[in-house]
Amino acid sequence: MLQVKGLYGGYPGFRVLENVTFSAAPGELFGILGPNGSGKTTLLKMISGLLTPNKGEILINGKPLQNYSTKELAKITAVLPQVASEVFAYTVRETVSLGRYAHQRGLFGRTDSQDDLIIDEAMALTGVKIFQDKLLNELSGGERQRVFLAQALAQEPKVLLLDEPTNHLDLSFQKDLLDLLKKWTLEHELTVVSIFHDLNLASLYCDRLLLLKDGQISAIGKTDDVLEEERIREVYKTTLEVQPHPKVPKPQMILLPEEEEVSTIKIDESFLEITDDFAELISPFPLKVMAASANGAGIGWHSRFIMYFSDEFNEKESAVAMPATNPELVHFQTYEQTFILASVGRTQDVVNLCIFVNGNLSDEAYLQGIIAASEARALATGKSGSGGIVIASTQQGNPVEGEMLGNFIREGVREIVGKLKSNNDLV
Ligand SMILES: Nc1ncnc2c1ncn2[C@@H]1O[C@H](COP(=O)(O)OP(=O)(O)OP(=O)(O)O)[C@@H](O)[C@H]1O
Repeated sequence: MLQVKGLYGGYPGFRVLENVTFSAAPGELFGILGPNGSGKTTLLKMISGLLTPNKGEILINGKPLQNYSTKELAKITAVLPQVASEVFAYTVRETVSLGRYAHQRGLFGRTDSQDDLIIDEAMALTGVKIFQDKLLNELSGGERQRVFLAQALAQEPKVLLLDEPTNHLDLSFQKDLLDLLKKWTLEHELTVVSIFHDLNLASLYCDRLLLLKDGQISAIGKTDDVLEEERIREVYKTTLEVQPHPKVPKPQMILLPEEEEVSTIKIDESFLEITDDFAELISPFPLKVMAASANGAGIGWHSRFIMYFSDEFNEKESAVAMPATNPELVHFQTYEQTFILASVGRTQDVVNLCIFVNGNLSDEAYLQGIIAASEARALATGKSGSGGIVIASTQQGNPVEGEMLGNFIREGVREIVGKLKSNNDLV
């Protein structure tokens, strides 16, 4: 168990940390976040004993840090610095073996067979065993980072301190290293305190987070509570959105680039072409789409929307597409903020709807739009009805409220299905 209580301190004449308190338990991966210069490395240096606080306490297993001898401390804590600056002419195996140093007895400590087993396990887990005889200065930055992690793990510490462990690593090694760390942390009841710059990785892998701002705690707790949109915007002074991860219940930060100039183009019939084979709308820019029962169903960005009359038509795969009957049974209408394209499907009780919105929709508005379209279609056709429903929005300009969108859609769908019905008595 690591406890940090009321920590103050920094460098001569320059105070960095102010009243930092937290604890991290065995088996826990605890993340430290904060903008550049917020004091993350300073905090890690104090926990590893490199820097003495002006005030406050650091305890490992209930014992104050200063009461440990250097060798005792080297046995129970391991540090993986941000960039290993000195790269001596050691082999990979020799470097990892240094992790066992604090465990060796006698004047000329040598590794025994137990040490060798641990060294082999640490090298195998971090994927560095294949180049164990290579010299460290012959490795890439990412490979070296994994060697130093192997060294830290071989040390079998109780507390592992990491400064940006995924620095230099490519995407797959970032994931492999953190998966491995998570597993090792639980299996070996290790306490891991790690600095992260990548908030999304921290969200995926950490049990709890500490967010520093100007040397003080801005937030501490579960990932969901710390990675709150307004707080992250304020602390990092940037524009972003917090969205749920698509597969696991963890928040993810989506950076928003500076907005390009809002387009004044409105999606309407001028982008629509109707031939004997298809009715196709090509938008001059990608639209955000939520679609059901169509090629390209789900959520995504698309520019081409097709209702095709013949299965021979083979361009449909690269677009949001739905099968329809013939050009006579296609209708469209421009409304204030929407453009609705509708067709009778292959069986004549089916009506397809493509609803284009010139505005900015929230997720909720998309759902309300789909519900409104489905209800209005069922009412207008008198059947519970099926067929595709597509809502495609420019995501530019003013937000369109879900309820208002629902009303537009209900009115439009009623009118258009009415027209289709008058042309086709089977609907
Ligand atoms: N050796 C030093 N002497 C004096 N001031 C220092 C020293 N090291 C860091 N600082 C200052 O202390 C503050 C905190 O630095 P620290 O390295 O802890 O930040 P950090 O959150 O780790 O930043 P980064 O994300 O950029 O790594 C900064 O203002 C920095 O300029």
